[in-house]
Amino acid sequence: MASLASFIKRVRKKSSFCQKNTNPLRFGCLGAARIAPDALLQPALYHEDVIVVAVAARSAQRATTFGKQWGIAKTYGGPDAYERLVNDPDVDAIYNPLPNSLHFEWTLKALAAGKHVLCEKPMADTAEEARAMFNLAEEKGLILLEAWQPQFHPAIHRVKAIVDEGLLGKIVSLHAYIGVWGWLFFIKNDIRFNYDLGGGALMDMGPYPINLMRYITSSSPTVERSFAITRSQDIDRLTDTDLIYGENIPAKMVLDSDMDGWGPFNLLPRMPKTVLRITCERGTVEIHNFVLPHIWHSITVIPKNGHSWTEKAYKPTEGRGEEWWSAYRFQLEAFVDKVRGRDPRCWRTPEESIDEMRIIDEIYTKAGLPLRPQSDFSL
Ligand SMILES: NC(=O)C1=CN([C@@H]2O[C@H](COP(=O)(O)OP(=O)(O)OC[C@H]3O[C@@H](n4cnc5c(N)ncnc54)[C@H](OP(=O)(O)O)[C@@H]3O)[C@@H](O)[C@H]2O)C=CC1
Ligand SMILES: O=C1OC[C@@H](O)[C@H](O)[C@H]1O
Repeated sequence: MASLASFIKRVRKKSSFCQKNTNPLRFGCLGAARIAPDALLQPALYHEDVIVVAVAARSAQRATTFGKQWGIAKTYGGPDAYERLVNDPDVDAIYNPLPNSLHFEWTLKALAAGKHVLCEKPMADTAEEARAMFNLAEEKGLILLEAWQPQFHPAIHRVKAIVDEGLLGKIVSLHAYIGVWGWLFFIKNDIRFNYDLGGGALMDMGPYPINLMRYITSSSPTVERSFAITRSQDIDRLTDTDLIYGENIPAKMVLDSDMDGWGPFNLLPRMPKTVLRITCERGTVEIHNFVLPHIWHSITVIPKNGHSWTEKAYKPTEGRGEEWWSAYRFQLEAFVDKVRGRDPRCWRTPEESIDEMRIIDEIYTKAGLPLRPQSDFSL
């Protein structure tokens, strides 16, 4: 019963409001994106030092509807809406949830206008773009963070702690799998299936296992082999990749954005799954749902000699945070800490985000697919 109540609290929208500070950090949201409520608008409601003051959308009507729905005072609509938002003097920070191919251009424009930026994953279309974005942030003395939210959630910290405790010995191999239903989760002309917008299964889902395995092993991988099944020209539906992390730790990563069914005529659906298995010398650790761990997750430890157990970790062992906070709320906490000159409990460095894009670029190349199109934008 208690765990059901906790689940409801974790997933309930607009779960909590709080008194705001006198001068909270003022966010502007670029686009009325589907992810914006989960990633920024709802977490902002219960962060005392954050207020979302403006939203921009290509359609004025959409901007107005979205603004009303979320109590956002200022709305910009029309072809120059994004431009007006990033240049709004009442905005301190920009949240960029545009299609991947627009992360580069609009993050650069926001930084050039003196705003801090929380930019959705993957950081850009290529490693070269990501590097240029962080160079500008550094030059301007502004905070730029790639919104790979699981890194901020206690469940992920717990998995690393279990591995680092050493009870199971050294890591021997890794196996990551993400499989989802394309027809249910994504609309037909979804940005994820559009090459010009930086689409592809690897672009969309790759950051999760690539970064998680990097975090768990504290190392950067080489890409050994990759194979892709495409769903349309240059758009991968599935990638199957072999990597080597750290000191010779083989890792297999399979990402399927449109799982086949099974049984007669493949009509029976498979259960969507996101799982990372870490095989160590003396046992294994498995985490289910490392993509959105706040909704639900399980961490199962199976020692070779001894009893196995399953854990959950929703509340941090130290620092601020409640067990009903989403990974996005923990991420917002870290972002604001950094902007305010405090040390966040954890952080994602520019090098990590650039390396993620280097790995994605290499996987596409090894799979015989082109890199996502480099933007021709320059400041
Ligand atoms: N961190 C996480 O957990 C998640 C991250 N994401 C990331 O967030 C980003 C957005 O994903 P999602 O919210 O699903 O995307 P949406 O399909 O909702 O699109 C995002 C916004 O892009 C704008 N846009 C601008 N140009 C175009 C164009 N040419 N075609 C289509 N849309 C355009 C639209 O803004 P407008 O309102 O102005 O029309 C739209 O609202 C992606 O980078 C994705 O990887 C997505 C889901 C989860
Ligand atoms: O970032 C994401 O996380 C959840 C996925 O279902 C979605 O496609 C992706 O954009």
